[in-house]
Amino acid sequence: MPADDTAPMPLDDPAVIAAVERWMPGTRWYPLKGVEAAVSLERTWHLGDETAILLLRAGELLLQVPVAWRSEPGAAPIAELDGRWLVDGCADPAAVAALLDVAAGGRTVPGLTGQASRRPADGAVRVVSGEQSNTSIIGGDGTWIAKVFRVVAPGDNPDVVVTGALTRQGTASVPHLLASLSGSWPAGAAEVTGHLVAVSAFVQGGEDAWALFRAHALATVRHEAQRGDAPDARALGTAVATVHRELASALGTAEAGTDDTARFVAGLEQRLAWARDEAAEVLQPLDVGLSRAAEALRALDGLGALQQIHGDLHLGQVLRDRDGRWILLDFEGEPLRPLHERMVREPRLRDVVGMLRSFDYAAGSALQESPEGEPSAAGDWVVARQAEFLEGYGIELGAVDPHDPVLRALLLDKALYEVVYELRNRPDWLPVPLAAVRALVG
Ligand SMILES: Nc1ncnc2c1ncn2[C@@H]1O[C@H](COP(=O)(O)OP(=O)(O)O)[C@@H](O)[C@H]1O
Ligand SMILES: O=P(O)(O)O[C@H]1O[C@H](CO)[C@@H](O[C@H]2O[C@H](CO)[C@@H](O)[C@H](O)[C@H]2O)[C@H](O)[C@H]1O
Repeated sequence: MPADDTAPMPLDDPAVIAAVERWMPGTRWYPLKGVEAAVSLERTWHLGDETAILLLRAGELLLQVPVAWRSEPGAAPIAELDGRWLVDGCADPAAVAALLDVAAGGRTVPGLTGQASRRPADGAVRVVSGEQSNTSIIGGDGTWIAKVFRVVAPGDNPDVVVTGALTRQGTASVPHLLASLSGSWPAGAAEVTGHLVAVSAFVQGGEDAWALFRAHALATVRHEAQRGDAPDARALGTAVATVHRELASALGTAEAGTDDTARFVAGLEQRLAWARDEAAEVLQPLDVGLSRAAEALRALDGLGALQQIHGDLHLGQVLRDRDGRWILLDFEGEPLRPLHERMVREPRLRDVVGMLRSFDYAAGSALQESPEGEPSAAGDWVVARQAEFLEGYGIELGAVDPHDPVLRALLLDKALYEVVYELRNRPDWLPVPLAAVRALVG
């Protein structure tokens, strides 16, 4: 029988996959920039309305790409094929509505499962533009935000499970989870399941803590007289401690035993080795100091209580709401860490360190923008914000010793992670974490 010329090309046609493969490296979220990775189709979920979610294997990663056929290029075209537009489903209102229908149980798609307290409202959609490893879509006239996880893995995504637990607990400083979507795909002879999308309440009028603190750091290094008081790092410390308390009560705690300490130290050693390997070209000059740091890890002890933490806490994960309260976002953990490692109980200090590093980043990035600025003013600014943060944290959960060896080891661990993250994603930012590594091992 002759082929039907008028039938639209299926969304899992090799020409579609090839177009997506060409488009992905130019997106902010693509995690394999600069790496040669073969791309192949693992599974397609057809949602109807000429919309599908493609699950692509790229190197060792599984990537989620919602796509749709449209007659117009729309806000985010991928390619024009056979006179029609292949578009990024995240920026297409009908494709987003289809995703929400499935999440809320209003549309059944084999291999997809939704969970929702109610169907998030329809309306205009807007993709968040920013420094993101995933893609977030604001919709329902600014009432919800849907996060499409770009790197997908079998198992629970903490952004769904941890945010879900805090939502059930009624935690005030976290946006509540409204819905989620998970998918199943074949893995050898078995089927595995992983989360694809999380929909949360949108914090309207929220101000980004990164922007607030960085603006103040910039004004400080430039000695601007009108800079006013710094944002309230003390209250931020208290908010983080409160969320830690809520996480402990929702998901439990355990006193670290010798096995936990051994696992923790092994994790730090592995990460140190991983970073030295991944960022050899920039870390080699620090070989002696890094080897000394690796030795010192073996003496670590006294982890204290372990619990579920945020896992990737930094200023970009915090908003100040209209009432001036600090709200913590994104409990997904570090995007470069395997998913199964992200729901392991950890010392709370890991999150504390995330924030301490972030104040350093704010000042470092201010100096990058304003190289004529004064480095000592930047240094003083960081010390002051870190001290305020620790003080606020201590009010709620007890004093933190800035010289605690566990804290120092975690600071190095985070800075090394950042070196790899920046090399892969934003090489211009590399000097910021590299200076921290140098200071910590020097
Ligand atoms: N519930 C929310 N309310 C308001 N803005 C949000 C909310 N969740 C995320 N955002 C905005 O979207 C950005 C990215 O979200 P995030 O969950 O951190 O994604 P990623 O893991 O990809 O970095 C945040 O920095 C924030 O500006
Ligand atoms: O927000 P994500 O979960 O995607 O986290 C990743 O990207 C962050 C950058 O957007 C990165 O954070 C690093 O840069 C921040 C400034 O942009 C800085 O405040 C953080 O302290 C620094 O770690 C994060 O490490 C990465 O996992």
